[in-house]
Amino acid sequence: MSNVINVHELTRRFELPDRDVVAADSISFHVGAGEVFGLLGPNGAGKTTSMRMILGLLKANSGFAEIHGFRSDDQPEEVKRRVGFVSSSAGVYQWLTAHEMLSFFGDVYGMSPEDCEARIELLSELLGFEKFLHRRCAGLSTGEKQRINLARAMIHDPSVMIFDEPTLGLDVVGSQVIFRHIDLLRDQGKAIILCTHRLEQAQRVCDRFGLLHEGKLVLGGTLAELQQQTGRQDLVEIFVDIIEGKYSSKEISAPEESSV
Ligand SMILES: Nc1ncnc2c1ncn2[C@@H]1O[C@H](COP(=O)(O)OP(=O)(O)OP(=O)(O)O)[C@@H](O)[C@H]1O
Repeated sequence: MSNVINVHELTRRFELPDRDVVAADSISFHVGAGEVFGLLGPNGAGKTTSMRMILGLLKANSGFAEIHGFRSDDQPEEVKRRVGFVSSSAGVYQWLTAHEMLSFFGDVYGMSPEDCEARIELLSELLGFEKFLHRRCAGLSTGEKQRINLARAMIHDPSVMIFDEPTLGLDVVGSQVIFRHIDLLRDQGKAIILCTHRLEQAQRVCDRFGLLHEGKLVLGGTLAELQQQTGRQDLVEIFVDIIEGKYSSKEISAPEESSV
């Protein structure tokens, strides 16, 4: 499988008045087309910092990330064109309807009005928001807004999707909509990074994992590989071990054709 996302020794330090924090410490991994990579870790592990660097929103101290061969530090516009980013903190435009907001973003990505309209129709059907397509976003529930956010991130049909806590604040049904959609995107051949604290869903939906702790990737691989490495059955148990400091840092090895 050829790699769509390549992250190579990505490092970022923050200088605080009393100390330095290494939020990402030489992080390396890859994600191929049709693969969901779970970048998981406890609070403060460095997930958001890593994703911001991959998206070209934050400069690395060293190392780099590439999307389809475009480096996010050198060619952030090429990267943004190919990536859809969904986070729990992204807001909707309260004064616009969902349709107006999606049309606006389609225009930003240079889509023709006809293509954009067809895409909105498809996405509203897929994500089940036809009913509130013409309602102002201000009046929508958290779950309804998140469906619109997901559609916004996908309006330009990017080949890479990055999800940062996409189900925060959503109920079981709302979360299922998002996770089912991640399954669908994988089937369409997208390369996907998922950061979430919902470990059971992550365990079900992700093909491979990178487990972060204090800025370092301490474990990596498929669930079967993680089980073999740790002797634990599920991610919750592995997480508890990580938080208790059981594992030292280890870089995820380069891809092999036979691996996942
Ligand atoms: N702008 C910043 N200035 C200083 N320190 C920062 C900054 N951004 C992140 N950090 C620190 O870097 C570390 C990693 O933070 P990051 O937000 O990447 O973690 P996370 O894994 O996304 O956590 P969470 O699951 O809580 O969202 C934390 O110690 C955090 O306090």
